[in-house]
Amino acid sequence: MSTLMKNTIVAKPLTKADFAPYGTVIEPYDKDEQTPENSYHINKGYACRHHAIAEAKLDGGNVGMSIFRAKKRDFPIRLSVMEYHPFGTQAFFSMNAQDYVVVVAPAGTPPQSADDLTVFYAKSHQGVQYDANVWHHPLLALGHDSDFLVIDRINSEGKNCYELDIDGWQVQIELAPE
Ligand SMILES: NC(=O)N[C@@H](O)C(=O)O
Ligand code: NI
Repeated sequence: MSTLMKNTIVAKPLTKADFAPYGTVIEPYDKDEQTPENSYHINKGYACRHHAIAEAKLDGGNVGMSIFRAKKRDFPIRLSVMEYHPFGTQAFFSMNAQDYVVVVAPAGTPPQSADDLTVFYAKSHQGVQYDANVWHHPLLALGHDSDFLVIDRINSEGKNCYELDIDGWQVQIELAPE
């Protein structure tokens, strides 16, 4: 029986609709989302291209691909910082079939308390892309130390990462019971 601290947020399943205010969930189009323009066979039928699920958006600079060799987070996961990137989107994909946790708050006014945060449980097959300026916690990898492909703005002028220390909020994450 987990005793929920006063500042405990339970992670909810990551869905495209619930994540839409913060960015894009990158997973294949659902059957009812598919159109001839966005899902079509290529490579002599050996692949189906789910086209342009998300678009990396930048204000100057280039799109870069990096790998985060992430250390797993131990429970209870304690949130420490929220940040945003004004000059571009940032996308994450698990490279080792590892689930992870996404913590977000709307772009703009800095979050003031745990009540302003939304926590999602991301399955390993789901990528996420944060829109520019969306507040998010740095990567929270679960299970094992693992690699994540990160697509974001590089070779760029200007400070592209603003942080807000929330360690003092003593917020911890619980995963919804199975
Ligand atoms: N700082 C950095 O490269 N990573 C963060 O932006 C993050 O969202 O993990
Ligand atoms: Ni970031």
